Amino acid sequence: MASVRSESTIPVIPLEDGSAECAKELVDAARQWGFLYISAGSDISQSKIDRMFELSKKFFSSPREDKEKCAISANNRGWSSMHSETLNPQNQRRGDFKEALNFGEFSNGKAQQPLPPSLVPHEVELAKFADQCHELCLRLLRLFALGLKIDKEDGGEEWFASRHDQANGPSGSILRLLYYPAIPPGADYIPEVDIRAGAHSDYGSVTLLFQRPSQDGLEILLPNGGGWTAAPVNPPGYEGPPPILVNLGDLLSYWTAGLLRSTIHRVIFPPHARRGGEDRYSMVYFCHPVDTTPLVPVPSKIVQERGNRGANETEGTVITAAQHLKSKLAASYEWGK
Ligand SMILES: O=C(O)CCC(=O)C(=O)O
Ligand SMILES: [Fe+2]
Repeated sequence: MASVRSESTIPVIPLEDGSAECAKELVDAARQWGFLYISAGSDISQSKIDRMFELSKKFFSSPREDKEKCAISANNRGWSSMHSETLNPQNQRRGDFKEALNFGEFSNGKAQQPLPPSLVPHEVELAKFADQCHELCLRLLRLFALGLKIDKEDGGEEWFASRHDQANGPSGSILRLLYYPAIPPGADYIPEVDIRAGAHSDYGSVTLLFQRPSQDGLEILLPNGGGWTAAPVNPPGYEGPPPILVNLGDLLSYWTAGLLRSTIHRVIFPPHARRGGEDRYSMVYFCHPVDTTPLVPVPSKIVQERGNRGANETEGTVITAAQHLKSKLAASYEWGK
């Protein structure tokens, strides 16, 4: 099926057939934009997504003392309060105007961290959703391997996916619920300066983003000085429930010697909304390889032909996925410093 596409908007790609053509479109989108929408072919139903947003609302409207019971710690799991994360510390007067709840990997339907009281009854549902997100990422990773023409003898379509197999050990994968409240009048807020999520790139391999109708605000930084452009919840001409937005993180970009783009993005207070914005909810799944995965060069001619595959080798050592993530986290949380 042909994708909806124009030169000036983030591509919208259906995954249904999983063909080589689809794989090529994904790789092209990842090279040019680092972002793409999946219009069809995800096994995650809309009712499941809606249900997760219900649970998210339930959590964020629960009492602060309950949230504090699962405050974020050095393992990157738990609740982070308003302004506690600063994604772009050099350029922000105040921390991000958001709250977030990070779930690390679940194991056999069980969370590996304290859950807030509001979500304890929903542990299995949350675990299932995280699993479905991971499955979708594995599908994308198989298509990337196909699109990068990794030979069968080298692992073929499984080259990335096998390194993200959760049966092989823990990883930094995170399911994150996000809440960007409207800012009440009188709050310490400067519309021209303050931001919901500061400019950053993601840290992992593949990120899935779930958004709500009409809760816009995400922007991506175009390459070559192209400036900021909106990544709308619904791409132009796209009717119906919002498609899942996919972007690539620093690790996959590093792994592919910069061939696949890890695009800087941010979340702003929508300029047309009233002062302080409306509430925005979003959900993100950050997919990471198994911690012990060595980030060796990808056996793809397309990657190697770039001529700078040494991006993985400049230090003379091969780092693991866990080491890569640790260096990224240290930069954005106080506790990581
Ligand atoms: O809420 C969003 O739309 C984006 C969040 C994001 O980029 C992140 O948490 O890394
Ligand atoms: Fe992000």
